[in-house]
Amino acid sequence: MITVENLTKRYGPHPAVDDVSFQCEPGTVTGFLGPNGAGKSTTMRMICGLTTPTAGRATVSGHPYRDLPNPGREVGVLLDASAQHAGRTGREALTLSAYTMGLDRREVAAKLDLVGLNAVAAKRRVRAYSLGMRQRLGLAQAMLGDPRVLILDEPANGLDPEGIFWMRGLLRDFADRGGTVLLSSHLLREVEAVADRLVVIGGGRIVAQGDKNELLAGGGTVVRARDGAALHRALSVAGLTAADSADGLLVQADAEAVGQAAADAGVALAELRPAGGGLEQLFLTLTAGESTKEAVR
Ligand SMILES: Nc1ncnc2c1ncn2[C@@H]1O[C@H](COP(=O)(O)OP(=O)(O)OP(=O)(O)O)[C@@H](O)[C@H]1O
Repeated sequence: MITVENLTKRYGPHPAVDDVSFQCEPGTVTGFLGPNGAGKSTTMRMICGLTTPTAGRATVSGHPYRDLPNPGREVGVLLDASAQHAGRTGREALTLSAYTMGLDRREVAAKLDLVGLNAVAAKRRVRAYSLGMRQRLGLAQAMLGDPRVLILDEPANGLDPEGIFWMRGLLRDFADRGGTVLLSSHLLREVEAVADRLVVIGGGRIVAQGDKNELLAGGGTVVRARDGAALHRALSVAGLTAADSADGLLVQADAEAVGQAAADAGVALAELRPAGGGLEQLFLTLTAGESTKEAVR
């Protein structure tokens, strides 16, 4: 569990993070989304005790990060995959961390295996690693102590499509086994594919948060049938408001309610989907202008 309460960070007059509150529950992946400079990294650094908040507080499993006796056993953190000692091999880096956390050395081999770094890669110095390999090593570091919580800042950066697919599976599996994941990204499709909940930040403030499917359904549902008149009647009988749109009918209800109304009337559907182009549209709408503001600051 991660709890963030009214976190604020000011650098000079302008707040980088402004009164941010959210919770990440066990068993879920929370996607932390926002344009560049929105305040994602600063929020994560405050959760991990690396940046002192101007106001507010954050806890991991009920404690401020700095009060955790052996933090790596409770929460795995990957904030910057490039910030690893370039002169050490991947295996050395993990072995040192294992000693620091008081872990059995066998964990090193297990985690190298888990993140797909083979024996040859493990013997190479980190300076020779691609960004994707550094992300994998960073994930191995984060998961080394078998923590219950993962905090990952843009972990998909540098991974190829296959790597992104792999990481999605790894995080899904971690959450399905009761883990808590907070994952930041500007890769909207990546977050849409793996997250259960979304926290969207723009200009340091939360602009939307909640269940991913509910947020996506917020813009209504587009529905289409070959027999448009029958569909109209079915929706009207169900008390749903429909309006013509370029690619079908736009209904102010979620897909389940629309599908049920059509099924009850025996109308075959040709299309049923959330309106507004998915998360990308939501993201762009909610954060409109924030990147521009950031650029001119
Ligand atoms: N140490 C610092 N000193 C001054 N300003 C800072 C500092 N760290 C962050 N900021 C500012 O705080 C704001 C939020 O930055 P932050 O790095 O948290 O955003 P972000 O959402 O993680 O963006 P990105 O994806 O580009 O890293 C930005 O305006 C940034 O310039």
